[in-house]
Amino acid sequence: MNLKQQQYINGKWVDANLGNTRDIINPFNQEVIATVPEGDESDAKAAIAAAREAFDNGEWSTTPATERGAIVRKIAELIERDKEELANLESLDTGKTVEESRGDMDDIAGVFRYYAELADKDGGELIDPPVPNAISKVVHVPVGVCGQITPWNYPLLQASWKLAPALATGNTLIMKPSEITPLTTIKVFELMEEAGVPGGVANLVLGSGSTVGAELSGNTDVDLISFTGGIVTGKKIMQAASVNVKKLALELGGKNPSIVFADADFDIAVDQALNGVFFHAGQICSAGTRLIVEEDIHDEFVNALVERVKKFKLGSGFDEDTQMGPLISAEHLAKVEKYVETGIKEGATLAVGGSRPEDPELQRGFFYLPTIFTDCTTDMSIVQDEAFGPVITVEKFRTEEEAVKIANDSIYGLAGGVWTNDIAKAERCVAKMRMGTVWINEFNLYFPHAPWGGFKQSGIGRELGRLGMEEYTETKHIFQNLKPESINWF
Ligand SMILES: NC(=O)c1ccc[n+]([C@@H]2O[C@H](COP(=O)([O-])OP(=O)(O)OC[C@H]3O[C@@H](n4cnc5c(N)ncnc54)[C@H](O)[C@@H]3O)[C@@H](O)[C@H]2O)c1
Ligand SMILES: C[N+](C)(C)CC=O
Repeated sequence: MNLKQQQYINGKWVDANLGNTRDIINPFNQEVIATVPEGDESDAKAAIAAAREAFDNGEWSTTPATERGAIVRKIAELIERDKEELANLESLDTGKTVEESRGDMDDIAGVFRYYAELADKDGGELIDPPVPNAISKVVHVPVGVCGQITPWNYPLLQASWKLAPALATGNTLIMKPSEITPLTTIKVFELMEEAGVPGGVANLVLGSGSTVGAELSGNTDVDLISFTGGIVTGKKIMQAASVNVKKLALELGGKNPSIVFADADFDIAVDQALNGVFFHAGQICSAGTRLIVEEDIHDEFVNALVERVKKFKLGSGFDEDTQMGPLISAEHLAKVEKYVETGIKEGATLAVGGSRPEDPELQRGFFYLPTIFTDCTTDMSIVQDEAFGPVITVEKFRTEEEAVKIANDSIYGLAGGVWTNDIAKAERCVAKMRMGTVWINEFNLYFPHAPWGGFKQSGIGRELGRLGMEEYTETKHIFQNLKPESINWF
């Protein structure tokens, strides 16, 4: 299988301006699954010009919100129609199990539906002004031309969190997916065309971050940049975006603590701790990679984790019994291997894993064994740095205060969890935990209605929920004097 794909600029499917291409690799066996255009700054500039023209001519931004909502709803329907094809493509491209990709597609359709429903619900607000004979109203208008940059771990899901609210609110956009996982995003642009998104409104440019991504971030015709990815890239984008003081939304990494109290439901906490980290081989921004376990149950808890981990089935995302697929690339595998070496050097105890699997069937894929480190302390770099792989660090605590202190000791603040049957204790912890999402007796659950984003260096702004829509609007106050008179000051 080698799919031929194109970019979508100004309503046309096009190759890269310079004719360059990139092979897309299946991380399970390193086979080439597609060849896509490798755009550069010139492709990005063409797409920005198209989006600028489409915004400035006002046709899309002045289309009644109900009509825009109907188009966004149609996109949801088309995703549901083509769910199986999209799920297969996502699994080929990322290595995740098809079951997981099917779940992603349901979530993605749900996001388009959610923003379709919200599209025409904002009629503005009338203010009672402190002066007579006047009308004062507040309206929300589209920001303009939006640059959108997404990562490889949840390619289409992260794209949907940006595309749906941007379209619903009347913006025009240029999307740049991760250069290594563009396939489902390309397919969704076909569906957006089929749903009736006008040419020039939504543009797709393929290529690397240092060329296409940098152009989107630094180009003064782009009014907003919405980025999901790593912290180092996020800082570069923030700097580049300052050129014209773009509106900025950053969804960055996490090093997410999960506090397990001795009074938690033991079996559920073990099960969810495993799911919180090893789902998608730990390549999740909100993975619960920092387990903080109460001393009384620590040893028993770790033993239970280790026994379960030994039975994990690694394999192709297309095999029904596979529980964990490969990592995304050779480069990422090397990064995870280095991280584990660091953990050993820092004195953490390797309880299980810590190497590539020996199974001959897995040698062509970028597999890494699920790994658990114990005897970890907060000052270790493996406890502070994002591994973005199947690795848990376990720390011990004695008191509630100590648990919260350990949980907050991070530059990140994306998500965290508390496991206990004492609800008052859970609430006390949650009140002090500095993260954008905190789960009680749950981990890694998200849905379109609730905002998602980070405290501290996990990001700026929010996606999903009403706040995720507001990111794509500017607030305008309109004041009308119904009885103008001279002031006679000068
Ligand atoms: N907070 C969230 O919701 C969330 C969700 C998913 C992933 N993430 C984070 O994403 C990271 C993993 O994804 P990744 O490895 O693809 O991240 P990355 O930062 O390497 O790349 C993300 C995107 O940025 C582009 N890019 C790279 N350099 C750029 C530059 N100089 N200018 C503009 N764009 C540039 C890439 O091409 C890619 O499209 C992890 O840190 C993870 O935590 C966060
Ligand atoms: C935001 N989420 C959890 C869908 C993917 C993070 O990598």
